[in-house]
Amino acid sequence: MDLEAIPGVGAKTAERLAHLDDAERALREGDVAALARAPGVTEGQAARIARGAIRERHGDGSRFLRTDRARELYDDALSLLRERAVTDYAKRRLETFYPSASRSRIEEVRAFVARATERDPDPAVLDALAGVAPLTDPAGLRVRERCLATGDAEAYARAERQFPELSVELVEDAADLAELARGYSTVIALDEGFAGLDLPGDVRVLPDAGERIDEVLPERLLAFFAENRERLLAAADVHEAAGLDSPCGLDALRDGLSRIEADGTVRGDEELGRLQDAVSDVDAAVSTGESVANDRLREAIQTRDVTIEGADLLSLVEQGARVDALLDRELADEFDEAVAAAREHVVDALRLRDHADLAERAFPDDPTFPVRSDDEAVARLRTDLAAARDRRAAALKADLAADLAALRAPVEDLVRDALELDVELAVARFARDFDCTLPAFGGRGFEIEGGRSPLLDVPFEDVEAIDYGVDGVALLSGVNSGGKTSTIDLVGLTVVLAQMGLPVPAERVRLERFDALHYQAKSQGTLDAGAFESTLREFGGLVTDEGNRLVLVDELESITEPGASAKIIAGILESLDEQGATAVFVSHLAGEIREATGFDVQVDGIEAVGLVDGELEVNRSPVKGRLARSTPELIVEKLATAEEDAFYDRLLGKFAE
Ligand SMILES: Nc1ncnc2c1ncn2[C@@H]1O[C@H](COP(=O)(O)OP(=O)(O)OP(=O)(O)O)[C@@H](O)[C@H]1O
Repeated sequence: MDLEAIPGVGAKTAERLAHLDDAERALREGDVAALARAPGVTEGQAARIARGAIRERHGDGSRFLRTDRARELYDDALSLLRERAVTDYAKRRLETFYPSASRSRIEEVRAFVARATERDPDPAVLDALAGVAPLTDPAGLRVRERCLATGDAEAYARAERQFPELSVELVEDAADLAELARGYSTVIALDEGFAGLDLPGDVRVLPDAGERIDEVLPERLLAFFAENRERLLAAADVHEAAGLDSPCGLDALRDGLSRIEADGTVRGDEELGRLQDAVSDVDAAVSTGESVANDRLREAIQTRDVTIEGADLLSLVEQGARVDALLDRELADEFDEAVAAAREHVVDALRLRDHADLAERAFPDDPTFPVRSDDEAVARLRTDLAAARDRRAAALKADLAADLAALRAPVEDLVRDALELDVELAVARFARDFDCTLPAFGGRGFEIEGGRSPLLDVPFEDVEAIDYGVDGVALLSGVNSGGKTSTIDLVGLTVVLAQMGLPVPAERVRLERFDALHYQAKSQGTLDAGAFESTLREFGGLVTDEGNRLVLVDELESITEPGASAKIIAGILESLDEQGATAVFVSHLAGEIREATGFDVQVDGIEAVGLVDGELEVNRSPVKGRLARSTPELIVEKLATAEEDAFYDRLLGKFAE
């Protein structure tokens, strides 16, 4: 796959993605987490890359959102979805949904939505999802008690690449290997030529070490499971709570995870614990052993009268013998007992079994007083115990790694499925929360029945449903605050969601598959000459664009003086009408614009049905073909009816002219 063919992927990003095991799958499935595992690729970039890959797959190169306000509506739609996702992954993954003009892309998402909306957003599942996150590869693992050894430069380079966690040593002969075995608990020789040698220590010959990674370096697998333990347990809970088919046995996974400590060592082995304690207690046990022996001897000496004949004493002194020799001669039994007691103490205190011999050697047979341990023998005991501890730990790790190895690939799916479920549940919750339906594509323009915008400043349950449809070009008139802007917002949001392939907040919607959405928001006041000119240029570009567009424009008249605006808007409407575009222009000057337009432009109106306590009561659904009366007209009418005053009648008459 040519990664650089994906929009937004340059040579550098392509190179980064090439580090992934399966970049193609990740791109195909929009797996943002897998893409973000590429070195130097952030989650935000990963979402953009995934979106680019989708576009490429559907040959969808066009931009659908053509204005800032159109993009804002998309952002709003995304926020509504993202708020309903639990995991950061799902929030990112939702960004791969975008409004598209491509039929196949829209169909693809609609198929996803059909699955998603069947999901039940059970609170137990949402709770469990809180602990799920993409799996990570532990960094900085270093194993110091084991090394690889080879005499071959190529094998050396390969081993360095395959096992960055281990030291790789170059050796020439068996003597070199033996030397290494003194410093490492285990030496793994990579050359067949070393087979059959009888070397001290733990030296193994494994020419195919590169294919037996879990055996040679179980720490890598264990560190992976230790580091991801909480996420895996949470993903297992999600599968159970949601009743999803699991790609691996959840009990076996939980059991395996319960056997690893957070640091990747194996939990709960009595023998390993014994050896660990023994290594750390050697010095203390030996020194207590010395005290035990010396206390005994001291006592024996104190309670003993030593008789020695003068000739013997003389001969001892002449030989230069120390008092120890005297002890040897006189207290041989006591001395033996004292040393035996010291040895017994060490063997007991360290709970030694196979190392009892070595422990005995820690106290020399030759009598001395005070009794002193043999430093060399103690060092040997310490080294041997440490090697036994490391061998035991390595064997346990290898056993557990062998059990967990079968789960390594399935847990990737386990977590991915849980995270994808979160994406589906976010869509399902969005659809439920806003009473959504899947829209139907076809015909011209759009037709919304019972549409309720989730973007209003009132609680969703208080939003009044709107029916509105336009086929061609229309002016939308209406009283102040009647809901004109809200109506075109609803139209824009509905079209954006529909073309993302998502359900829309309405009872029923039919729409044409548009190529682009232009939404011109209300300007904040009269524009200066320069800004006015550039706005006109934008419309100039808009009316010469190709394709079937939906154009939504809010009170364009506010950009300049009313008389001129009406003429300009009329001209724009004519051009759009000639092109067969669908357009809704919200305006307070609908009457004037209609006058100035060279075709019979449709005018719809959001009408006030009356004034209640000084407040307008509004029918939020635009009435087709009706120019809505303005708020001032309604107030004048009210005054004219209430007060018998010719002045108000005159004003009202002006509206009728
Ligand atoms: N369908 C609806 N259901 C409930 N409330 C609505 C609805 N539509 C609009 N409103 C309320 O009316 C307010 C005004 O709506 P909006 O700004 O769309 O009116 P407008 O006709 O564009 O006003 P203006 O003429 O001042 O531009 C909204 O802020 C909202 O509180």
